[in-house]
Amino acid sequence: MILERTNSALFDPIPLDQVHTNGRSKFERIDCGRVFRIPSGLSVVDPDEGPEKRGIQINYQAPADSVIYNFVPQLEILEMNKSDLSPDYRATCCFRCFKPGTLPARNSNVNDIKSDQGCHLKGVMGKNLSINGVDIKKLLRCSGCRVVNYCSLSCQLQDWNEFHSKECTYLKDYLKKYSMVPSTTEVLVNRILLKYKSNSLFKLQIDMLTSHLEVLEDEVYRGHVEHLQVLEQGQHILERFSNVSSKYAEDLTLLKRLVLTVFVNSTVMYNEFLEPNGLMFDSFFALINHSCEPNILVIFQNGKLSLKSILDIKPGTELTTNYEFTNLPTALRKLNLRSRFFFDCQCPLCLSPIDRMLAVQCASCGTIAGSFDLAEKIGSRNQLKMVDGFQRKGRACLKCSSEFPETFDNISTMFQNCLSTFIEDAQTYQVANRRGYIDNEEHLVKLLGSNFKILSLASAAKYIKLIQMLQQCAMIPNNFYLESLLLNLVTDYFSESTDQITFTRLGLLESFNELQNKKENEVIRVFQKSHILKSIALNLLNLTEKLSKSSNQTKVQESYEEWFHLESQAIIALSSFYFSLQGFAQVSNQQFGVVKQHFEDMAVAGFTNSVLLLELLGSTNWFLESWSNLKFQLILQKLSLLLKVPQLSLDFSTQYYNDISNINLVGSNFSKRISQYLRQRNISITPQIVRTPTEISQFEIVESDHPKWLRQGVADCLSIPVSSSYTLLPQYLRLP
Ligand SMILES: C[S@@+](CC[C@H](N)C(=O)[O-])C[C@H]1O[C@@H](n2cnc3c(N)ncnc32)[C@H](O)[C@@H]1O
Repeated sequence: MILERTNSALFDPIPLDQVHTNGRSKFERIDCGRVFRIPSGLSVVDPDEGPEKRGIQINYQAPADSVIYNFVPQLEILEMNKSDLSPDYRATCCFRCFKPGTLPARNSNVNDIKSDQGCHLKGVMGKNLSINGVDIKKLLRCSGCRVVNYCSLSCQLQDWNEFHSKECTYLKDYLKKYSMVPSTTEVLVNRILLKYKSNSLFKLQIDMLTSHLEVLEDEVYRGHVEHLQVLEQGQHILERFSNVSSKYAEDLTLLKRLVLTVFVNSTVMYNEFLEPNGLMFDSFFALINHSCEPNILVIFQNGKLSLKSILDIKPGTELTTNYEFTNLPTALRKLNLRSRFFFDCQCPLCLSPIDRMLAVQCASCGTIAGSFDLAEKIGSRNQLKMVDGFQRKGRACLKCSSEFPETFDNISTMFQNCLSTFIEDAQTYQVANRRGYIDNEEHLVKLLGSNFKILSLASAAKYIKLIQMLQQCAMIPNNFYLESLLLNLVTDYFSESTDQITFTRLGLLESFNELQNKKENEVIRVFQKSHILKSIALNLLNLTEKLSKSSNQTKVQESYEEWFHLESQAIIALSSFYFSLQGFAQVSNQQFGVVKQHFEDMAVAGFTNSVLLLELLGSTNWFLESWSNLKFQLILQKLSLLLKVPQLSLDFSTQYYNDISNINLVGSNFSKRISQYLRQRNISITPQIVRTPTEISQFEIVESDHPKWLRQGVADCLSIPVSSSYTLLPQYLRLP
């Protein structure tokens, strides 16, 4: 990127070859192990080779799932500002001992919060939060800055002695000057500055960490700034420091380095609901390099950080963690790493010829055949514009050379058409039914055959084609990127639709609108929704198939109505479950009531608790395949809320990570745990859950609430005896 005009006063242009750091040549021999207090069993790799090479290695054999190191980071800053991604942690958590929320933080159900003994409970403020006349304990607010809150006097005193006495005026002045509080990054920089000045070992550590300041200054010097965003953000922060107080003027050179050090070396913390809740910095941790296929997982729990092995790690192996979302296509991952961390990732995943996030299955030979060509898509959305050099890949299978039949655009168009047809058909049927047109077989056949749009529904070809196409883009369990693109397109379509009545009936419109209006964490929320779409499509296919078959059968009317009812309810159940899942963490009590009502309505409509549970379990299985077990904890909490049973909890484990990074190893463990849980509480589920050794872990049902003719149909479809089990939604709807 060419720098046309930059206010670079804060970043003096210095050519790289003239740079020296604090009078010491850049990588002077210092005993890194001692300076960074490397724990025993670990050591620094290539300490003298510069930031690209230096890292941490393990010197013993670490089996998978073992804790390598537990520690309290040097600095942790509670998220300062409320945002779409982050609830108001500053107002609701102790600034000193903040722990990741033990309940969904976003507008959590007050009753649940009240029953919780954790810090988060004490952290919840506000007049509205009194239950049955009893006020929830309010936080102690610092009377100086009036910005930060503490759960107890002891926390307040500890924080005062260590930092806050020297930070209080800064926060107060900042608030006065800008009518807002500083960002979490700024508070972290300020605390690093304070510690830097008072602790000589910390100072040495900071001086030795990577900031990429020299690279940035060199870019400015040459007038060709690749890292413009970093430069601008850095300048912005420095300007604010100098505007808030003149006392920072003498520290500006140092601050400049500290700001960049924080950009490169700080880490966003997440609570167990994957909501970012702050920033942490630790010099030892900052030495760990990145890989998109890392061997350790970082877990934040109760203010502590735990490094756990994901795989068996051999002695002498470098430890790697991932800095980025691994669910992005390679090009985007690399771009993000390059722009924020100044390096080209060369991990096996980035070097692989097939981008797993855009991978497709070859319809002929069944292998992962290559990556989708999304070159035309990238660039059409703002956030993707930067990926100019995205390789246009051929549309042929690498193994058998057969061509992929469809472009991504075709799939999305087909998807929209199918959905719109379905909506129209469903509405036509409703109207016909209401007007009593379908009072006998003859009428129904007429309806199916000619007068109405159901004709198109009866022809399954379109849906079958759609499913084939969806299957192609769903070869890799978490084909996140493709699916979210698909979802965006479909969401756009829905928002334009005028067919409100049927949408409302299907409980979809609000949810899609909600999705559009709220710019939620796209990675998490959109991801979930893409699965709903697939499940809807699969349901539609089966409905269509059955309709086309049943139109030739006797007793059509009965089957049709029964089937339609069942399937539309299934669609509602499945979709509303997903929607309510993601909604739970953010909805108000009132909205929660609506969701609950929805479930109750479903039960009344014939979806007994057992079926509902089964739906939940089936859905949970999907979640396990698709997202982390951190989310799964949330699901269990919701399940227990729905069932009014005590809260469930699961231990953290590296299995979470396996799910996140698509390794997909663990579904069955959790199915066992759920069934155990249900058994313990004497909750019976009519369709028995059994597990069979299938490639992808699936739940199967032995007894089904489905009508006999449908069971027969499914058995035919899957070429299995009618008495045998068949797989639960949505897998059973797949064509053989
Ligand atoms: C948090 S630091 C990691 C420790 C760093 N290697 C050091 O010695 O200070 C992040 C920086 O390390 C380098 N880095 C991390 N992972 C890397 C990788 N996989 N390949 C090349 N450089 C990497 C980049 O310069 C990045 O900005």
